[in-house]
Amino acid sequence: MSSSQPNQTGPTPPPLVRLVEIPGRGRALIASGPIKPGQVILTDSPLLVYPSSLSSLPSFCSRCFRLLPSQPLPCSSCHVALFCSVRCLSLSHPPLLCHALPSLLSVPSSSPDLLFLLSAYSLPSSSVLQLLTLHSYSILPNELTQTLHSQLCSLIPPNLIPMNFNHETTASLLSKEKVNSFCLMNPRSGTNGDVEETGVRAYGIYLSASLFNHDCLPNACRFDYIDDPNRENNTEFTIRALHEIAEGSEVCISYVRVRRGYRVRQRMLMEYYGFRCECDRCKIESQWKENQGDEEVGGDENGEEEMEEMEGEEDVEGEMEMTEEEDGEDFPHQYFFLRYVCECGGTLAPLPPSHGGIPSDLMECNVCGTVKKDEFGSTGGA
Ligand SMILES: C[S@@+](CC[C@H](N)C(=O)[O-])C[C@H]1O[C@@H](n2cnc3c(N)ncnc32)[C@H](O)[C@@H]1O
Repeated sequence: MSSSQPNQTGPTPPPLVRLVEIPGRGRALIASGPIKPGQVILTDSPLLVYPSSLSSLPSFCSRCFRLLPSQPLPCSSCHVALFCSVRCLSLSHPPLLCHALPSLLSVPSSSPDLLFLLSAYSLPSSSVLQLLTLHSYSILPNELTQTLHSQLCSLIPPNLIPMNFNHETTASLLSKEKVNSFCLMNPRSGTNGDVEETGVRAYGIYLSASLFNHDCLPNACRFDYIDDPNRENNTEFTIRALHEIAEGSEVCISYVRVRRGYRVRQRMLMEYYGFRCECDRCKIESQWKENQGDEEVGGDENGEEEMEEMEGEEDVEGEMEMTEEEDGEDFPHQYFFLRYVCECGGTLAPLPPSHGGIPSDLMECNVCGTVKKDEFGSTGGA
């Protein structure tokens, strides 16, 4: 791997990995020593969590984004946001968002980007600067960012105008959000085991987690436990190793659901993250008959897919269907699917190793939460 030391401004890498610069991939995290299957590589708290849409407000606490109880507490200022507890009510929600919500509700078609911008501009200016250190690729400002900025100007009263509030910062914030937001999904399973409607309840910006690059056969994946009543920091998430990772190897997550077919993955990665994936799996799948030629493959465009959102989706359009050609030699990653992909489409990673460092033989799904025995044993890589 050719690499150089990156500029050390911006988020700090967690201790099991170190930050390098890889030509064509930007900043990247590589293992600073061997990492065990299931080992927690990163625990990260969000810089910012914001609602995915106005329609998510009646279902989730505007502070911690847990599902609301039957008698939620309304915000005494905007009367729109709801909170799950006295604690969340007292911590409240972003002041600029609070001020704007009643006006936004009167125009239900308002862009969800305004929810992000109002939340981001409510952060202390040092946090806004941190957000601006994240990677982006879009060519902005443009007409759309100008329209959004004008809408913000009409929503923010003169006495609440934040520092650095201008069109360029608005455009920059939007470009960072596009590449770096993680989805916090609605619950996947009902209490009776039925699969309930899924979707994004909120988005989060996590500074350190944003340093992980993508691979279509990842060696790590993200777990969140947002509705866990026993976690005080329920929006914190962890990134765990799927299998052993050798010192010096890059640690990657998948930005899209791993079951997606080649063309859909390439389209989504280009559209949302601005790069063409040239991982080992893509090199093999680009040679498959159905992936040759120029015609577009239909899929699952809903215009909302962002980092790992796909892992919570229900639809299977654009997913791989194995043909005879792809079975066996032409499909060397079949093992990955058998061992690390859950029936629900989520990714399976071992539970963390014991304190003595012994890898667990239980695998947990990062979408449906199922924990099951690892039928392939507890050691070794994919
Ligand atoms: C969330 S950031 C990851 C960290 C980023 N490399 C940085 O320098 O901060 C996502 C961006 O990283 C780059 N990236 C991630 N995975 C990549 C890959 N497999 N190949 C090329 N570029 C990649 C793309 O520019 C993408 O928009």
